Amino acid sequence: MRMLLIHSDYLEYEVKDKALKNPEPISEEQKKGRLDEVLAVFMSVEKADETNPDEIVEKAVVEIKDVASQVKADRIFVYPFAHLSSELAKPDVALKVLQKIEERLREEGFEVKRAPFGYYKAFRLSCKGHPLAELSRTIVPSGETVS
Ligand SMILES: NCC(=O)N[C@H]1[C@@H](O)[C@H](n2cnc3c(N)ncnc32)O[C@@H]1CO
Repeated sequence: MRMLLIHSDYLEYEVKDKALKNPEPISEEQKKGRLDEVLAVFMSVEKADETNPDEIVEKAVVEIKDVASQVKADRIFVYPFAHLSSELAKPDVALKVLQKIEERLREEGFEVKRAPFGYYKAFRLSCKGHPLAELSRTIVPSGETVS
């Protein structure tokens, strides 16, 4: 999994069009979303993650919690983003991983939103620009190597 973490004044999105034949079903309310004072986490779930999705979920939550505590963010925006890797996991696996990460972060006490999966979306982001405001992380299942 590849993650780009941006500590932001806000992130807002608007669904524009389907990017998959069968995108995640969403309500009218989910077509737009915004969080202020948020750690935006853009995530590409990768092929290698399919060998142990549960482990990837836990490793991602550890990394996100670590960065959130460093930048003192208690809101997280989980954002599916297929542009951080050339070896993407299948959509059905990727969606489950991102849904589980959302659920686990809520269990950890964060306010969490997740942008809809399988759509082209317009988004606006205001990066705070401090030294820890732009970070990336790569996570692999045990026994795999980072390519
Ligand atoms: N910017 C817009 C966009 O990325 N749209 C992506 C994601 O929402 C989602 N998606 C599909 N596969 C994956 C994956 N492996 N990891 C993350 N998201 C995925 O499906 C869309 C088309 O690839």
